[in-house]
Parts: sequence; structure tokens; C-alpha cells
Amino acid sequence: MTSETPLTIPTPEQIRRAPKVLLHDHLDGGLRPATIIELAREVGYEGLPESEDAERLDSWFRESADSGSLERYLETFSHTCAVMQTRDALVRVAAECAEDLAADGVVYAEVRYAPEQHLEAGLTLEQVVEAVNEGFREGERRAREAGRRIRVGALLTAMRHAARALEIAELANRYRDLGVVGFDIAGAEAGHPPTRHLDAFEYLKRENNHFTIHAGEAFGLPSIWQALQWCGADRLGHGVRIIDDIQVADDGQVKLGRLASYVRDKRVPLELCPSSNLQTGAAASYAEHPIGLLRRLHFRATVNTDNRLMSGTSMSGEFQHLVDTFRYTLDDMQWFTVNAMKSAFIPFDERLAMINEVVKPGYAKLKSEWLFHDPAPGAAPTSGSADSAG
Ligand SMILES: O=c1[nH]cnc2c1ncn2[C@@H]1O[C@H](CO)[C@@H](O)[C@H]1O
Ligand SMILES: [Zn+2]
Repeated sequence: MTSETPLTIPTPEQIRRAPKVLLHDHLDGGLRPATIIELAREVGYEGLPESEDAERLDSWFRESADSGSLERYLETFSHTCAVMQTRDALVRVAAECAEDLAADGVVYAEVRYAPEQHLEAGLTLEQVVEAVNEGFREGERRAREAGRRIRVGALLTAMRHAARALEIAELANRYRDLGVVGFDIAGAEAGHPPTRHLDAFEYLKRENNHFTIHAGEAFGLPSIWQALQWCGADRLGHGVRIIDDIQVADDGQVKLGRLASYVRDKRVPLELCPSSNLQTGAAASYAEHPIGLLRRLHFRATVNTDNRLMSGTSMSGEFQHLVDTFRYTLDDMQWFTVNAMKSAFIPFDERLAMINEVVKPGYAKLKSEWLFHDPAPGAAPTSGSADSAG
């Protein structure tokens, strides 16, 4: 019997330690439930559906978001935004976000939020951005003290049903190189085409700035087509419905339509968020989630959390589901992670250094661990026993 390099199906602990890159995470979708309760008390917000028990509040968010509709999913954000109206609250939430991501093994994250949703207590747009930036820096510092490394950049989101996109785009441009790395639009997709905000996208293009657009989540190909060909998005937030332009015949032959070909040929990054899609009804199960096919077809697919609170997830959680469903290996995880890092909005030299100095060495270390494993006498092999056809 010859011994072969095992195909390393990562253990939960390895998934957590693996360096991960996150491009699509909402600040107001990732609060710690206990923090929501404390902040609600501090600011006198009485609208929480559960104001005593953090665990029950946590379940409430997950269950309410698990509605099968994007519109109902989005209603849960009124509670998180309600407690994110003061400078101190924003600093705290942002710091805890960076801390939580670092503890989960995320080394680089772009976290988005809509400044226009944090003005109810009188903050200006600038004060909102500065508070969140301060929080991210504080969280990075706490992570460093705990022996972890993370870099967090902000994406400023404009709400697609509102009419402030140009103003928010200008804000993103003003805080460029000061913690803000790009722009986004979010909110209910049906009935709110991205072309309504063309002035904002054209402005950002003239400024050589970057943006992503939530598209192809609740609404299909026309939304993706507009986001790319009318608005010029650098990345697609979700983009999962690109699957509607891919035909798989019974014999396994795959045919890409024009739009799907464009997305793959131009290496358009897809910010896929599997658990979120299950909740809003964009996919029926992990096994049926298009990420499996998109990965096989070598689209520029990335793995993301979207809203850690509403989906009860984390980057490790998302990867765990994919590992369980598709038997992904550490090589697959590395592929998704390198894809994400290539697609980040920070400068090319920094992305390259992150890939070569942080991501690849991290995976190389994990992939070599089996060599030094000291199995208990007589113990059966655990991980790494997948056959090579997987
Ligand atoms: O998956 C999503 N699709 C569309 N909009 C979203 C999604 N998740 C969150 N938001 C919206 O983005 C705002 C800023 O962070 C949130 O308040 C929420 O309304
Ligand atoms: Zn989102």
C-alpha cells in the first residue's frame, strides 16, 4: 500500500484558523445580540421584540429573516439601525465587528453600511463615517492585542429606494484613502433598478473610484445586466441569479448565455452569500445553491456572510456548510479566498502582498499539518480520507 497525500477536507477548527477574506458583510446586519440589548437600554429604544434575553433576540432575528422574501428580511434592520444612531454606538458596533471577524480568522474585510440610515439622532453623514472608521481602527487594535491580524475597509451604501446615491457617492470619494474603499447600493431590488442611480455611478467612474451593486439576488438577469452594462459595477453583490443564463443539459454539457459568458470572461467577482440566499428564497438548499456549479465553471466566485446576525452565520459557518455539502478541500477554500482578495478594492500591490504573504502561507501551513500529526495508536483516520474523485 502506498501512502498518498490526503485530500485535506478541513476540520471545523482548521476552517476557523484558515485565513479568510470577506467582501460582502453589512455592519447593521452583524451586531452582537447582547450589544443590541445594551444599546437599546442606553438610548431608550423600546421597539425591540425581545429586550431581556440575548439568546432569544438572536433567534428572533434568524427566524424573522428566514422569511423567503427579501422585503421581509430587510424589515429586521429597523431594529439594528435604531440602536446605531449615536457616535458611541457606531464606534462600538464597528469595533466589535472587526473584533468578531478577526476572531473568526478573517484577515481582510470590506464592511458596508448606509450612512443615510444613521442620521436620526442628529449626526451628520461625515460624523457617521468618522465614527465607524474609528470603530474599525479600534477593533483592528484589539485584534492585534489578541494576537490576530485583520484589515477592515468600509463600503458606503446608498439605499436604492431613496434618492441620495450621488451624495453618498461623493461622501465615499471624500473619505477615500481615509478608511472608505468603495460604494454600493442595497435595499429591495424589485421595482428599484440600479439605473435610477446612474448619476452616482458615472460620478464615481469619473473619479476612478470603485463600486459594487446588489444585483441578481431577488431579481434576475435584467438587474445583473443593468448593474454591469449600464452602471459599470466592478463587482456584483450576490449575482447568484446569473445561473438563469446557464444551461446544463442532461448529458452534463454546459452552455453559457451572452451575459453569463461576459461575467465569466471578464472575471466579474460574484459576492455569493449562500445562507442569506436560503433565507430570502434565492436558493432552496446548500446543495442546490449555484455556488457549486459556478465554482466548477471557474466564475470569479467568492464566499460571504451578508448578515451574520440575521443568518446566524460567520465566514467559518459559510465555509462549513460548503465543506459539508460539496466536500470542499483546503485548496477550494484557498481558491475562494484568493478570488476574494483579487477582487478587493484596495490597491493592487496590497492585494498581491495579502495573497502572497498572508493567504497562501496560511493555507500552506494548514495543508502541511497532516505531516506532523501524531495519531493515537489504533485510531481511525479522520479528516483527509476523501477519495480523489471528490
Ligand atoms: O442581501 C441584501 N440585499 C439587499 N439589501 C440588503 C441586504 N442585506 C442588507 N441589506 C440592506 O443594506 C442596508 C445597509 O447595510 C441594510 O440596512 C439593509 O436594508
Ligand atoms: Zn447584502
